[in-house]
Amino acid sequence: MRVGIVGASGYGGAELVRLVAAHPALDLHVAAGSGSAGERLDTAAPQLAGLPGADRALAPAEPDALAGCDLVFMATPHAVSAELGPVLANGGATVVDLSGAFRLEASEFARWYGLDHPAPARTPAPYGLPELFRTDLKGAPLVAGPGCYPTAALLALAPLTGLVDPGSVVITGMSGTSGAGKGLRADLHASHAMGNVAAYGAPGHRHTPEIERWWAAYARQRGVADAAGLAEPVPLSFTPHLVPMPRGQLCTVSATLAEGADAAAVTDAVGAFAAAEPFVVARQAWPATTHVAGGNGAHVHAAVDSRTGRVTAACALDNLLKGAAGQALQAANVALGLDEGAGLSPAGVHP
Ligand SMILES: NC(=O)C1=CN([C@@H]2O[C@H](COP(=O)(O)OP(=O)(O)OC[C@H]3O[C@@H](n4cnc5c(N)ncnc54)[C@H](OP(=O)(O)O)[C@@H]3O)[C@@H](O)[C@H]2O)C=CC1
Ligand SMILES: CC(=O)N[C@@H](CCC(=O)OP(=O)(O)O)C(=O)O
Repeated sequence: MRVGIVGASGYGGAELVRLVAAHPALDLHVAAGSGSAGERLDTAAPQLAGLPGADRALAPAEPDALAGCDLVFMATPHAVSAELGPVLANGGATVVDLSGAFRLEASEFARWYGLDHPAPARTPAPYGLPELFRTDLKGAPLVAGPGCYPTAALLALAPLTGLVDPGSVVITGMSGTSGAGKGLRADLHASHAMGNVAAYGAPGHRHTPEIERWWAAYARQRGVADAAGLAEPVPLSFTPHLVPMPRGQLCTVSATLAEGADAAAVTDAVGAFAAAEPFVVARQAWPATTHVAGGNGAHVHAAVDSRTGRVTAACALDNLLKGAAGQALQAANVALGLDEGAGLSPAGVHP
């Protein structure tokens, strides 16, 4: 199957090049970029040097250059994905987008991203979190890759559906600096970011409505939305933090136990959820980013504080793999009817 990767010169796209090279059914057909178009792929992304085809020149990110691709990953800014994704899907390719372009209804997208959507009929696209929406992804022409924080938050929250009061949910997110992409920004400057931890973007980070929307959609799909208090998306608090490491992501969720729920129910739900999933591991200890870096795994754990009646749940993942490129490949495998785990491993690289 011929694959195009738009944004192959960026962090997420280069990870996709690496993953596709090890996939049994996929071949890299086109690697495209913008400012780096015309440059060698292994010059723009030297970590790829030595892979077959890494010496090719990056193509421009245009439909003509991507003609003939059966599957296209878009690891591009949301404004680019919103324009180009539908054109490629209309041309017959399966498109898996890593940006926020297709995760929300067009009206919500305009509100949170400040942009009128050029293809509102394509929104929201099937949400590429196989653990929650596997059935919706089968045969999907265009998949909305989840944000990295929503992936970790939703994998921690999903088993708690019906066991916690949704209005009490407080999420603390922590991301390594690669979560912001390869562009230079003042708060990513080494003199500021190293030896520093700081919150940013709260309240009102654009991953907030994404977590709210898809948690409620998951509860509806399981037929428990009314009982879980999720008939509609419920506003929750989300605060991201930038931490001084290149990759890795952790979300910690705190919420009040619902009436009738207890610690055993929480442990059982988290264990059962993870046991059914090839890339989710229920740990008996608090997850750590260092154990998931380099793999497509998500480590989860939850505990109840009987003193406060609150649950704390956490999920750690690699923002560039389970939070972006790995998850996109997992979703593509499902969309195309391939083995969901093809080309992916839950194991991380440590230390
Ligand atoms: N980093 C992360 O942890 C996560 C990122 N995402 C999302 O994935 C997408 C890619 O992120 P990431 O890899 O980090 O970003 P990077 O900034 O590292 O890379 C962006 C890529 O997009 C290309 N690009 C930029 N502008 C254009 C344009 N106008 N037309 C075509 N291509 C363009 C760049 O090409 P060039 O360099 O040649 O100019 C580059 O290859 C973003 O939407 C991001 O929000 C989602 C989940 C997690
Ligand atoms: C550290 C950092 O800046 N992280 C990014 C999240 C990256 C991501 O998942 O982006 P999209 O939703 O745009 O795809 C942020 O907070 O905006």
